[in-house]
Amino acid sequence: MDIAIIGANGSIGRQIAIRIIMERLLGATDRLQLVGRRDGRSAAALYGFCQDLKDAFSENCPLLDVALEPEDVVADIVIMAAGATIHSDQDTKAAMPSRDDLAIVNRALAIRYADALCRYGHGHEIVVVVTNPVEFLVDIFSARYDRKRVIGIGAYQDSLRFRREVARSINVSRQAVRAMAIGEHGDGLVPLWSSVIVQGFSDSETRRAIHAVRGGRVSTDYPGSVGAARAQVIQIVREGRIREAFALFDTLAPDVRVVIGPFLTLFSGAKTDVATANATVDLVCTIVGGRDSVVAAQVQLRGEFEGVHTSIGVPIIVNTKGWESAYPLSMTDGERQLFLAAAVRVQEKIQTWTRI
Ligand SMILES: NC(=O)c1ccc[n+]([C@@H]2O[C@H](COP(=O)([O-])OP(=O)(O)OC[C@H]3O[C@@H](n4cnc5c(N)ncnc54)[C@H](O)[C@@H]3O)[C@@H](O)[C@H]2O)c1
Repeated sequence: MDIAIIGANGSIGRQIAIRIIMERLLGATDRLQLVGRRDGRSAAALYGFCQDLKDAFSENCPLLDVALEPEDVVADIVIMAAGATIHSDQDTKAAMPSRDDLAIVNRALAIRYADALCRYGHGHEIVVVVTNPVEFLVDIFSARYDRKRVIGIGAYQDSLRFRREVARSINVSRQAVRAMAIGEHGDGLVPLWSSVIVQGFSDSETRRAIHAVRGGRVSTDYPGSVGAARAQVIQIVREGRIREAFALFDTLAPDVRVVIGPFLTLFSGAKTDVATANATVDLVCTIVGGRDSVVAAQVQLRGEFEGVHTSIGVPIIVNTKGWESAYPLSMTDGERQLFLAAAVRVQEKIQTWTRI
């Protein structure tokens, strides 16, 4: 198996390369292709990165290769992690640019790689999309390539965060919690409390534990709770009190922390590259694992889940051929309402960005 990382010199691309090698996902005769751009800094730096990886992991290193044109990408798994990203403005403490603004910048780049993949690829590649806005990039690749082989990691990562935050609130390990977060990777996130299963807990114990951390809040309260928490956190960060902001963060409800956590990390001056790379490599391991697995991830739907026709995070069954079908997970009425509202908003955004 060969893997290509587009944007391999970026924060996330580098972390993904390191994790792939450390996980021994590739054998000595498999190839890890590091893809950069000829007119950028990566044109030179990727050769140095190869050398550094060989120095660090010589015994476990797959074959390393540098590609600087979209036409030269050759792999079984293509990880799209290139493009503009969000950072926090240290003066105004605003997220710059917004996830939505990224669409305009990252669109042209995604089209170039998607077109080259269609033209020069072998047709069996699986594309794992990391670049934001992940729904839009999934849509761009799916419009040009086999959509059943295009999977975005946003909902996968949100689900890992949701599991961790639920586990933290009820004092068990993340491995003991199964749960999904679907919808938009951003403000249209839909945490599926109805999907929470805690290993070793009976149904009634799980219900009691959820009630204890959720209080009387219902799904339709969720967007309001996130908005209020974000305003509070931003205010404290603007006053330069980052430690207090993290202390407040710890008191928020677990599902609210899923959305506020990455923003707070950015405001602190750090990035979310380690967790994102971890989620990406985890998803790749699941895809290549050879078994049908149910995960939450962004795909382009044509009515397969709740009759929705757009690219959005949903439960899907993945295997070595990509995503076979949507998984028919049952939701509460409130969760369904949130999901359908998010789908309408995402569809409108994608239509607008496509026309620009
Ligand atoms: N899906 C998620 O959960 C998630 C989480 C965090 C970040 N992201 C997204 O991942 C992307 C990368 O983030 P980052 O922090 O690594 O950014 P970064 O700025 O550190 O790296 C981006 C890389 O893309 C490269 N690049 C730009 N244009 C290119 C081209 N035409 N060909 C090849 N490479 C090119 C740049 O040279 C740079 O190395 C962003 O879009 C970001 O929003 C996604």
